[in-house]
Parts: sequence; C-alpha cells; structure tokens
Amino acid sequence: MNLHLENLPRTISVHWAVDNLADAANGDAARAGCGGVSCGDAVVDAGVPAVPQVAMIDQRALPSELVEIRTSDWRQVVDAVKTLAVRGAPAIGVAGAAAVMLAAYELAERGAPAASTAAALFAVRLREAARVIAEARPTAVNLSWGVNRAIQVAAGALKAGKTPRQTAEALRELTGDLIVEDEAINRAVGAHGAAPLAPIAAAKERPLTILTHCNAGSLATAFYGTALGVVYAAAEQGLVERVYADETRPVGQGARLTVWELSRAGVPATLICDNMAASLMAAGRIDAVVVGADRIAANGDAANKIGTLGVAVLAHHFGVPFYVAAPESTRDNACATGADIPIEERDAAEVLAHPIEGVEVFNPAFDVTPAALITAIITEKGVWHPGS
Ligand SMILES: CSC[C@@H](O)[C@@H](O)C(=O)COP(=O)(O)O
Repeated sequence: MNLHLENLPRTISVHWAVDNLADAANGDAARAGCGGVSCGDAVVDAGVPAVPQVAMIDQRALPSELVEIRTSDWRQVVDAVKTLAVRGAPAIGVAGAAAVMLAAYELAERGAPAASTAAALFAVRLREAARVIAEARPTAVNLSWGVNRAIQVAAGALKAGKTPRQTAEALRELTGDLIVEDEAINRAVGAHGAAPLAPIAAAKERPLTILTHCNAGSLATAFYGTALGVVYAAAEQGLVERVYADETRPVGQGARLTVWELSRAGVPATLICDNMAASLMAAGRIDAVVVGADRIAANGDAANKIGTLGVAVLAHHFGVPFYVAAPESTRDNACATGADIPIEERDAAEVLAHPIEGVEVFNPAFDVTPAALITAIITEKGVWHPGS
C-alpha cells in the first residue's frame, strides 16, 4: 500500500507573528510560516520584540474545511482545547505546553516595577495561568503532563538567572521539541504495534481488517498518530487491507476526522455507525481492534473515547484481539485503577441539539476499558500485556 502521509496536515505548530506580517505583505495569508519547529531567532522589528503564534488545525471545521486557528493569546488555546478545535490526548499535551509559552511571553511583556521582583512575580503569575490551562479538560493526563513539562522548564530557567523573556524563549524551544518528540514517539508506537499484527496476518494469509474508535490519528497528535500510527506502520508492511472506523457519537470524531485522515493518507477506510461493530465482528469481518487512550491507570485499565468499552466487550466476546496504543505520557501511576480516572462530562447539546422539555442528557466523553479486556498496550517502549 502506498501511503501518502505528506497529505496530512501538522496539527499544531509555532510561528513568529512577524511571519504573518510578511505573508500579508506578500498577499499570501495562508502561508505556513516557519513550519512549526525550527523558527530560528526572534525577529525584532523597530524595537518591538516578536511574539510567537501557535497555529492549530481547527478540527471542528473538518472535513468540510481545512483551516487553522492562529493566536498569541494563551486563553484562545485553552478555548480551542475546551471546544475540541484541538483534541486528542497527545495533541492537547503539546497545546498545554504551547499555552504556557504564550502566557510566559505575555507576562514577560507586562514586566514588573523592579527587575528584582519581576522574576518572582512572573513565576507566580505563570503558575496561575498553568493551573487554568491544565484544567481545560480533565481526562487526558497528557494535558497536565505538557503543562508540567513547561512549568519545570520555566522553573529551571528562572533558577539559572534567566529573565522572564529568556524563560519564554526557553518555553518556545520546549514546544518545538515536544512537537518533534511526539512524532518520534508515535512512529515508535507504530513500529511496536505493527509487530503483533504480523503473525495474525501470516496466520490468515492475507492483510487485516482493523476496527478503530474515535480518532487516535495524526490529527490527535502532533503528527502520525497512535492507533492510526500502528495502522500506518502496519500498512507500510503490507499488513492492512482496510480500516473500519466507528462513527463515534456524539461528536463524530470517526465520521469527521478518522475517515478523512485515512483517505488522505491512502488507507482504504469504511465508516460504520457505532451500533454496527457487533454484526461485523459476528460475521468475522474484523481481524483486530486498535484504539488510543487518554489515561492508563497503573493496573492497565485504559480510559478512551466513550464507546470504547463497548467495542472491547464485543472484541472479547468474538475473540478479536483488542490493542490500546498510546505514548508513555498517557500512563498515570497516580491512578491505581480506572476507577480513579476523572471522566469529563460534556454539554448536553452535543447529544441533543434541540432540548426537549423534561428530558435530561447524560454525556460522559470517555469510558474505561478494564485491563482484562485489553490484549496488549503498545507504547514507544514496547508491548505490555496488563491483563495476563
Ligand atoms: C491519540 S488520541 C487518543 C485519545 O485521545 C482519543 O482516542 C480520544 O478519545 C480523543 O477524545 P477527544 O474528546 O476527541 O479529545
């Protein structure tokens, strides 16, 4: 299978605001700036220091439109996370660090009456912003992981005597590093995940049909994806015939994002409604399930998009292997079991667009699959069998 990963957009990137000015002058508002990771040195124009912008693919507009949000305001990044413009555990981890970076630039510009108090005040205010950013969504531990990475870098820079502005620069470097790191991790997850699929395909003497739920693809990460990273790595080895994507009610990440991404990447995809997976498995049409995760407890219980648990129960019933693919940053040993994982409840309007008097809506965004139903958890470090 010929993959076309070059057709997939970079989910999140960092640019200098001056790129936009140059682009506007050239009449090219859509130019991709410095490409996200290596922006070079800050450009100072007439004494005004450049402020970076964070660019995020607006996933609410897909598949109709491929547009990005660009902002230098950390509050807008928080809003993008809350409204699912940027979503998926690893992607919101990077967005969290990027938001702390923007807060740092804003606070550095604001300054303080005396240089001696500037750094202390900056540190306090940055932590306040970091708390707000980390609370944007509760379930994916990657968000607070990304925010904590940023806070650690800021603390280290300030301890080393850096100014707030220099600290903000260090956070810009961190954000670029996290974007590069995330792709490398996902490619390692993909390679590890393809390994257990190879003997299944060999036993069946044909490439496999894989079911996935939600979008744990390139769009849910900086690039490449976790569950779909496994698909891409396996496809490159000729192990994949087709991916079945659950629609993923109520927000439709499968219907709007996964099949869009797969078709752009050149992987044959079939969209099904969530309630069709059982009959497909009963008919022997699914060889393996691969999903992502938002938080994995110490015992291997894994939280992922609502509906994943149902797929896992079905897979267990029909003897279909069920894999969870995620970076190590999704593991949270502070949660002993899945019962400790906070589950986000979202707005009723996602389920019921037009309220009906007297009808309540319950809209948990995630559920927890017990380790016993998971054939293996795949991370960048390798394959883990929590249930055995
Ligand atoms: C690699 S992403 C893994 C998970 O974050 C993904 O499967 C998922 O549940 C995303 O939920 P979302 O609410 O769209 O952020």
